[in-house]
Amino acid sequence: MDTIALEVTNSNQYLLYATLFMMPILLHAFSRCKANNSLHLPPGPRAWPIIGNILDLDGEKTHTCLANLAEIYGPLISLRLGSKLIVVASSPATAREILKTHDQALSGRLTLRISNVIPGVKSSMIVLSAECNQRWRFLRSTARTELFSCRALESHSKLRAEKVQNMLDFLGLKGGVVVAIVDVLYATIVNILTNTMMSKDIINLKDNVGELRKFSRSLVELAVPSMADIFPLVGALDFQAKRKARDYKERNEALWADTVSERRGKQDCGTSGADFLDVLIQQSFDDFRSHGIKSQYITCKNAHSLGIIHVQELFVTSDSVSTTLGWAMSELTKNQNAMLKLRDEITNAIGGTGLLSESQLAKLPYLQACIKETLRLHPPSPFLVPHCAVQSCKVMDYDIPKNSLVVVNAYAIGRDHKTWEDPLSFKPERFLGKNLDLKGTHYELLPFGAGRRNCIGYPLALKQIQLVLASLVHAFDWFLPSGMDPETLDMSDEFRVPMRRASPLLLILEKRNDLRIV
Ligand code: HEM
Repeated sequence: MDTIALEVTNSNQYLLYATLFMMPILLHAFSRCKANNSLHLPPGPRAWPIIGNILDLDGEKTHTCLANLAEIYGPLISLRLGSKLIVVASSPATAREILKTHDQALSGRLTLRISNVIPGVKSSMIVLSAECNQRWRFLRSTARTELFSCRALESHSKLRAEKVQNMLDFLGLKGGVVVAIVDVLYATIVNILTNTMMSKDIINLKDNVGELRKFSRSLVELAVPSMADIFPLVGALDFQAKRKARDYKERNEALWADTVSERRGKQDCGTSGADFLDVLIQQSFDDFRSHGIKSQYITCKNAHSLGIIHVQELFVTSDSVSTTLGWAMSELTKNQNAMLKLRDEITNAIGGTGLLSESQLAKLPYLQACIKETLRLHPPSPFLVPHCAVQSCKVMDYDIPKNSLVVVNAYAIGRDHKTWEDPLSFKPERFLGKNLDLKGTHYELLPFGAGRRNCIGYPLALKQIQLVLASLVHAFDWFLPSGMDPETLDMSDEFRVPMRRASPLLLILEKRNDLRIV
């Protein structure tokens, strides 16, 4: 009897504690619900209390789930996860409203838990900057001037040629064996970027790239909004994420700290060169001093943390470039007619010289069309990078309250049958003779985003993709292992950033031509 009484008392106590614990969350959710009831929100599936629409989304296939919901509710929908309102645009017209008409109001980023674990990350990463503030402008303009302006791209063209030549020489020795081609592409793109930024290779083409890529992906995992960012309770209990963030921070410093301190030393003796890292260190130090944020800087254990975080932010993008190249090679292998047509175009441009230069490539329409078609079907960031409403606004007569998370589903837009004929087929011809570019002025094709938060690395990414793809297609014949029929190549994707093949692309090559990149 006593035991039963005790159990009842205990369970009542638990209930009381649980209710007290949940009360603020329930009240918060209730007050949000009431406030939102008076708003004219975009349509969407009915949300459950507390969990919202979590059951409408399949984590593994969120991109296709949202495309299906757009078919039912229209091109602008709203969903709720916890107390967060999420607005999703899935047509060129709604994307234009978000990225152009309301560009300023919707230009924020969600403040993520990563900012609490890694000090300084918010103020030193362009992509995570919660607002388009002075610091964000400074970082963007430094990177643009030093890395992505026409002058900067031109001054690094020899370096890109050298790295692509190294790749061709390396692959030339691999005739007849099975190659995990995306790994070789990843190492090549990483070395192009680290040479551009800090004049050094950080990986050998022979090395296993798995660890480096895993580490780089761990930053992306921490930097994309997750359930823990949206449900504060999940975030508070997510000890694994906290450990991951700390591991990441330590490994990040270990990767770049020596390079940065060595460079600081050289700068102090006046013997350094003038690459991006030099400029970044110099300008960052001046900038931190002039903005009086030195104290925050010093609280980072490693004196060079902020510079390192910024370097790392740009470095992780190599994954998107090599993944895009992997998709292009998959599509061309599967669609042999396109492969042959592209090869003919490149061969005609080169003539009998055996020399290939970047300047020849921008003028090749079929090459440009193959790249656009690859990015239409396989945008590495299927939802761009989610935006956040820094102020309330109205989109197509619907209310978008301040702090809503705003997502443009570039994946769904690229595959929409209302915009594209036969949308799931790889047909580069659809772009020939059309004035459709990738700069973010055509809202049916948005792999690099648009507006003030668009991708700053776009000009470099495009140059790398053009040069590497043209070289691979011209220099080698490509086959699937075990005599597999190319048409049967599985093109399933995995919903991750970057959105990648579900199974690795394994190819066998045979050398066709000696090619020199100049
Ligand atoms: C195929 C390659 C790439 C793709 C598809 C891509 C795509 C994107 C997208 C979709 C965004 C977000 C746009 C938005 O929020 O509306 C973005 C942002 C960004 N990208 Fe890229 N990117 C690529 C390569 C690069 C490269 C090579 C760099 C630099 C080395 C780079 C640096 C950045 C930065 C710093 C941002 C943040 C911009 C901001 O928040 O203001 N990206 N990129």
